[in-house]
Amino acid sequence: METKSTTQGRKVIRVVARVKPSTDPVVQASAKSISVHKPKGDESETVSISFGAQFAGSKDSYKLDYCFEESETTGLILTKEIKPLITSVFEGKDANVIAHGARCSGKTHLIQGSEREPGIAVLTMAEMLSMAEERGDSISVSIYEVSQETVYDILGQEKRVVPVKSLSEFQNLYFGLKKSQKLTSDPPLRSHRGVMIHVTTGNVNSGSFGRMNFLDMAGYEDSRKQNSDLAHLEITRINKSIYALQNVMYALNANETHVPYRESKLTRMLKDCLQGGNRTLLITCLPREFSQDSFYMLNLASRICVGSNRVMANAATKKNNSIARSISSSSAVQRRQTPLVVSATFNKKTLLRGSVTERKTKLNTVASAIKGRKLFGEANDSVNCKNNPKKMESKARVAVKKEISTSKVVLDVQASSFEEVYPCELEGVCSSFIVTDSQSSLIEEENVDLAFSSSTVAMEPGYSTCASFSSELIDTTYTETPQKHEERFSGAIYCDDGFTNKAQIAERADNSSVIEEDPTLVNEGENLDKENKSLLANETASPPLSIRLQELSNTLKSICKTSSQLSPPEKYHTALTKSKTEEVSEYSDITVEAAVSLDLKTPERSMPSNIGCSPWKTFSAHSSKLKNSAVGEYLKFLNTADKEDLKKLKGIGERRATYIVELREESPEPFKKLDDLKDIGLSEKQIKGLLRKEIGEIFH
Ligand SMILES: Nc1ncnc2c1ncn2[C@@H]1O[C@H](COP(=O)(O)OP(=O)(O)OP(=O)(O)O)[C@@H](O)[C@H]1O
Repeated sequence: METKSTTQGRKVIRVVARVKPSTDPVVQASAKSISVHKPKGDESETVSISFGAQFAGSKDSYKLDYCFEESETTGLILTKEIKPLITSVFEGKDANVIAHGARCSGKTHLIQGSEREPGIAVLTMAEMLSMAEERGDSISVSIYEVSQETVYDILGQEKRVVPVKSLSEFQNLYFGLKKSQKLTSDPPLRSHRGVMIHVTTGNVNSGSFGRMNFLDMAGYEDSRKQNSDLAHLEITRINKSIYALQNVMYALNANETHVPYRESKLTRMLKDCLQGGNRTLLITCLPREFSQDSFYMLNLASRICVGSNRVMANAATKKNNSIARSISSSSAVQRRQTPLVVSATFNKKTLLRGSVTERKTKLNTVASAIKGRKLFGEANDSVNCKNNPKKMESKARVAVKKEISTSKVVLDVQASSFEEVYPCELEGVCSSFIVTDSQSSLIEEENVDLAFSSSTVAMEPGYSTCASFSSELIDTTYTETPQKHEERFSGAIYCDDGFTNKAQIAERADNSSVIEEDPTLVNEGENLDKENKSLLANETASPPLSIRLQELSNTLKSICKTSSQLSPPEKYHTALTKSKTEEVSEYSDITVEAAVSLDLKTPERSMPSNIGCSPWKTFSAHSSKLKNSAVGEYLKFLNTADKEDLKKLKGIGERRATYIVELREESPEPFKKLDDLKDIGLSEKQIKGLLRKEIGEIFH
């Protein structure tokens, strides 16, 4: 079966390199010059790129789908790589050609070129114009720029998509920008520049058909460089958006269930073009005189490329094993999705040791979107796996022991590449567990080993871990230290924040339009953190409650009163009802404790039909109904209250209230279940805490 990361046998993201020639003949012969190995010449399915010099964390060589060397012309790139994309655009699909690389690596030269030496966007336009003419279709163009998390429509608000009838018309628009686009009111910041060619069936007004998007990304530069001419903040923001797009491409190629489009304005804006099987050509521009910055870009490109190989390799495994599971089980994102339950019976390879009590310890493996996706981190996992499986095992064990003190489960995890079984032991007693967010933050702090342990723990019943482990082992030689990894990704690690894609057009001094602007975006992770912290720390604060919740409290109080006069009948004193009894006492302490701690699933709102046969059952049914109602009311409040009222809720500050209101503009009822609160940056634990406080407050 075809995987999501391929369309008609072709990869969704194809990753190639383009070598920029050196003007200095000495450099070409120097140790830092790169060399390309094409096992089957131009027909090679993959090529290896290596360089004489060693860089921090470098391997001997990096695999890409292809590499265009200096001798290969831009025309060849058009024929070999872009023409198939043009065909798909005329079939109604979108396609992307993205050039990334270090600063001055030749991205603009490749995409835009010069009037004398046109780049691939211009050559493609010529091709598309002639195809459109033959078919009676129309071509129009829009040009955008993303600078410091702000999207500008360069052609202006009036004419964002401009019809183009001839190549010279296009060139006038495209190259004319150089003179007009520099914005007098803004500092000359670096930006990502994109040209979107729209194909329209019939005349221009009949709607866009397919789009070809050329993106010339701002150059990557290590933010720790001392001698940079750019401000640190500017570099960090640029790098953050570069990582964000790379993360998206990685997730698409690795066929992950969650693609982090929300990590930056750029990725949010390009979501439509990138998703749904639309094809992308990622071109890594490499100057022949190699640098550390180029190495990072090549490394990431290679990981995106290898990511898709992993998926395909896994697809074969899946076929053999008839396990229809995605490789992304190992991804942090998937780990965070649902509380995954490991039961004692799910798999022969999974054993349960120790006594199992009626009480199920619930721990939750949620890893936040902020820190969940770590390209380097995965590489580090691999290093640990291959180099020292035993060490990996023990680290996994120690890590989990540290965090989970109340459960004892032994998982036998089979790593097919090792052909060994590595048990991961957790202390305590439980028949199932779900690891919560608090654990996941510890996991993140502990870096890769702990992240690995969580992925081990978070297996779903029936999962074969062979696939995820072996997949991680393909790339094994990455040696960047965890600390470095953190530094490097400090810009990339980012909150999946619930921002909307709503375009806000604002005028700019030079008549270009600001499509989206949020200068505070770079701080939003911090702001959310602040909100999170105040939510966790501000135990005593008591913002006003919604009236509806107050009404509910009265009903709940009256029921509690009644229940205190009842004692559960003798026949219920079984192991099972013992825990129920515990729950009753919990209810009478902080009545809502149980209501919100049992399960994060929004409970069914219907009343059990067979209530009334005993006071105990009646009480349980009423409690459950109240719990449902309280949760329902809370969600209703989130779906309807205005921003000021929303801010009165605990844990909802200015920023989250804004997100909520924005989400409601996208969908009238965005909060249908408690899990939906994750869209505003809340973790599972925070959601529980939030409800517990809000509803518990009514008893004060
Ligand atoms: N294939 C090539 N052949 C000859 N010269 C090239 C080639 N690629 C780039 N150059 C030259 O190298 C210089 C830098 O190229 P370019 O401006 O395209 O880099 P860039 O990666 O877009 O830079 P930035 O990171 O600043 O956006 C330019 O002077 C350009 O003419």
